[in-house]
Amino acid sequence: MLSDYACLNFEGFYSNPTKQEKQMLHSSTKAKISNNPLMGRKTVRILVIYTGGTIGMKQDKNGKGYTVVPNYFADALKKLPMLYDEEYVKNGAEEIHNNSELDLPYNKYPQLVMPLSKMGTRVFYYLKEHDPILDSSNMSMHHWTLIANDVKKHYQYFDSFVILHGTDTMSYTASALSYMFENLDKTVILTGSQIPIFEQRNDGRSNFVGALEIAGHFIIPEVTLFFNNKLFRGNRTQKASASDLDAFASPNLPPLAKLGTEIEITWDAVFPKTTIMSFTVREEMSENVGLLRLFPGINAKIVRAFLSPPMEGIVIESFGAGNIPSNRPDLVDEFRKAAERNVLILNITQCYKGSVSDAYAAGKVMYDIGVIPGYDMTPEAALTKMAYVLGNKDLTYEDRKALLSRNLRGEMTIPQQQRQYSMRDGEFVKSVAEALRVSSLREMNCVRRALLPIMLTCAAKAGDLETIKQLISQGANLNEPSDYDGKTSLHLASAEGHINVVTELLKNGSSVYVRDRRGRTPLFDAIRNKQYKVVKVLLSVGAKFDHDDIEVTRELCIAANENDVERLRLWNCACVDMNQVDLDGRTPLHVAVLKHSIDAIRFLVFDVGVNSNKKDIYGRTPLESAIKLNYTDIINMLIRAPNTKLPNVLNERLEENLDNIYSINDLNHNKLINCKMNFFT
Ligand SMILES: NC(=O)C[C@H](N)C(=O)O
Repeated sequence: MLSDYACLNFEGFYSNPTKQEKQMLHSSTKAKISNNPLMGRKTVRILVIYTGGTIGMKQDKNGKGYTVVPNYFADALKKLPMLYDEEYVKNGAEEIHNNSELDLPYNKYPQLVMPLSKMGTRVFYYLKEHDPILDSSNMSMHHWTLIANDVKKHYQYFDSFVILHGTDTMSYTASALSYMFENLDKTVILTGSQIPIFEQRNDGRSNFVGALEIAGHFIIPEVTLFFNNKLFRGNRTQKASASDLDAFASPNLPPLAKLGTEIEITWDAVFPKTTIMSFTVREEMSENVGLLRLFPGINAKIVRAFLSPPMEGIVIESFGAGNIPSNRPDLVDEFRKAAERNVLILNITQCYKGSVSDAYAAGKVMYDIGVIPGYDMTPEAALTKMAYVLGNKDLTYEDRKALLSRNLRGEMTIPQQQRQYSMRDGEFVKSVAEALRVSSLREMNCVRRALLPIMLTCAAKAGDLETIKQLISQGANLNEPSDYDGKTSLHLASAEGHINVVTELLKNGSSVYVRDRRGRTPLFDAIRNKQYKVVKVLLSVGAKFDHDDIEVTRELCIAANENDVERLRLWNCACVDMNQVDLDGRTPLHVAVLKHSIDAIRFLVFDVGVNSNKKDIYGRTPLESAIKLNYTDIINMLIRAPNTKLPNVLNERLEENLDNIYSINDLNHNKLINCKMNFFT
């Protein structure tokens, strides 16, 4: 069977699908694919970081209970058909992404491939197993750093990330990672299970498959946690049951997505990226933090001991809406003294649900001494936020307090920030709503959802910054494709070169990874339309191409064909591999030679330094094609290229011209270069 790419024709459809693929593609036309920003992808690459946990555990033979077992998980997964398409791999698909010519960090990880999805996507996942794998109860902050660095190291090579983790401390890790990942713009999902995946009855399979399915089809640029068919914001979760399969809860925020017969994503609830800075990891976390759960009659001496050095920051779990016993001056005094020593204190409620407020005098006393309200944060989110804020040694005490008070990653709801949608939505939406006799907020939201994406793309195309700003303030989902081609507002503004609109969109959460129906990103459209400034901005926020993107290869060959150096230069700036080959094994240099595109050849050979010795599927290098076509100007150019190997036919002609005085092997290098240079002049 040909490779996956060889099966694709230029419209991006399978020209020679297998019977199974035909069936799947047929059903995919019926499947609900709206709101699917990765929908143009035929293949998606996910890194699975396996840290341990019950999901991969086995019963210990000596009766010690479930234990982690290293180095068997990947092979064992290959026996599960919902997680591994053996048939597809047998037919040679495994080579697709294993580009051994390139030294990619994931080449050595086991590669697995899922069956074709309902939406027509092939998910390839690579399993990176931690050494050692752990029961999550044995994890520490150091392990959060290891996971964070794994994502950082592989960020540019993968579309999304799934982290397999024990459930016991999964909410801590998810919360910590949510802060450590700054300017995250890819999907990161933690999952695990209550019963090992290889037991007959288990929850591991549906959790793992569900996480891969979401990560393979949607860009939800947050650290999330997937369990029992629900996708939660990670820093809102708590492990709620030691034995139920519905083990996690998110008491103060409904799930971001639910998996039923359809995948239902609440896009309005997804926390958008709000800067144009590119992804970074802040790995330092302070260990000098603690959680203090108040109880009636708590001893002030014990509190003093708890607050003494090296303690740098604590989270108080107070009563009800944030109350402490205000009739206990000894206790309040301990908190005051600690605050005066610059110990940071966050106040959250010990209630399962709800938020702290200053409604009661018993709570107000806390804020008077400098305690920071943590509103509806979970203990896990509050503690890890404290560790994160204290880990940044460049910050002052005041900076830290300011950071703790802000909603950084959607971890808390600040009362005045609660968004109220009202009938005061934009004039156009309002008049449509009136014409339709909309009478409820629910109906109003339906009208908004139908109209905003279309209005966004129109404004983006026209470069209408003011309208864009208004639509953003009305809660428009920037990553929702609105036209038939699946283009988002960022695609259109990029193609048109509206730099201000592009910047505004990026600042408000537009993803540079969204793909249109053909798999093209905004960067692709910007390069295609030679929008230099936009290309620069998109590159600066981390937009990149896969090394094996067939659409890019085609574009390179088209630019070479058209002798369009300007466009070739832009592709080169975007760090694409200028040696990649089309379906005939031809590099852009081959194409430029065949089309006699002199400027393109000069650029590729002397400015980029491409490999001029690659052979196409007919076994010809660019130089051999030039000789065949008798393009002497090109031959002259190519033989000057520092790395060009002379083909035998040229060596023979060269020898003849040297009057057989020297044999080629005897010539010193300079003489050979001189001869080469003068040969066809
Ligand atoms: N279900 C689980 O994964 C529990 C296990 N003890 C862990 O956290 O690693």
